Amino acid sequence: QDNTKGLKDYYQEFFPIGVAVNGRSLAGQEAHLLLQEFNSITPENAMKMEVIHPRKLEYNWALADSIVAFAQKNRLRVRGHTLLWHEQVPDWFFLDDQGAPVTKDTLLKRLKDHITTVVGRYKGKVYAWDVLNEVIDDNPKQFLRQSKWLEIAGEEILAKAFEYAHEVDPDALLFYNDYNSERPEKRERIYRLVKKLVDDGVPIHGIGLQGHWSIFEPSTSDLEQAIERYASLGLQLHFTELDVSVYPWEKERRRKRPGEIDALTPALEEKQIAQYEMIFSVFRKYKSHITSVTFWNLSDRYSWLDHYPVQGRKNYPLLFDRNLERKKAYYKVVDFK
Ligand SMILES: Oc1ccccc1CN[C@@H]1C=C[C@@H](O)[C@H](O)[C@H]1O
Repeated sequence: QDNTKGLKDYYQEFFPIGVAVNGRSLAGQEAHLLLQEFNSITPENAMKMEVIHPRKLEYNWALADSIVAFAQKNRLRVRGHTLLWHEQVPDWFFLDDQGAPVTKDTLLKRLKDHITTVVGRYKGKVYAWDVLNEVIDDNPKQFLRQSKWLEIAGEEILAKAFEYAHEVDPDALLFYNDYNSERPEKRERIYRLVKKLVDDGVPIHGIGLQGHWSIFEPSTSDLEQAIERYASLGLQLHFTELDVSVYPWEKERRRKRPGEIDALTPALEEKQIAQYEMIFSVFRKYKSHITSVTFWNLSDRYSWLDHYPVQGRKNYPLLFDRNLERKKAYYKVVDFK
């Protein structure tokens, strides 16, 4: 057992420090670093609908089971991700045996079966679930994202997802999860949705703020105002998918342009160090509202941002480099009075 203090030890008086995991994370060098630094994990993909329930009558438990078993063995918290999302959901959910769109009742029954089966299997092992992921539209003039879920079943499916999960595991903490949640225009729309769920008595316990940030955003004031606004709903806050991209946010996906520079220059790293220092200073300030902080991926060796939004452009968003060594930003995150 490595006796080096890790992020989880520096932050034990504040909140658990988590990381998104995939098959690679559970053995060898990556597992060693994970166990040294973190005390919470989120399956990056293993519990998404297209992975765990690829066909109507087929569940695929192997990877999710191995991740949960790893957590049990190492006494790590597990955040379940995610029960209703417009991405990484298989088409079969929305089609009847003749290939026509299903009715509202059929879709609600299928969602209930899915949630009951998945949440039921990990009852007592997964303490928190991202029940809804990203249902607020990207267009500031719209409210809810138009998806097949909403098209077929209407808004009530949102509350139902929470009710189905709560019915099968009343002890699980249930979250609404989204990104760009610090941008004032999106903050107010997330607030409006969550406030309605709370006012309607829906079993929701927290808000998941993904934290897919960059060296350009959020500002300190946007981050603090968002935390205060969401906390005013009386819910706990999880930062669920933290990374700090060294490039500005791009909405449209694209391929890397020939000759496009994707190096971590000293100038970019200095900006990233300052941003991580600000972020964790604010997190510590609001520790009474924040009950988990999870990074999305372990190290710069692999980040989902190497493929999104720009396919093939290397990113360097995390606290550990490609050799799994602590970056300068790490020391600014752990070195506080
Ligand atoms: O950054 C974004 C830009 C557009 C849409 C979604 C996102 C964030 N979407 C997240 C990122 C990676 C996935 O693995 C997570 O499940 C998802 O919650």
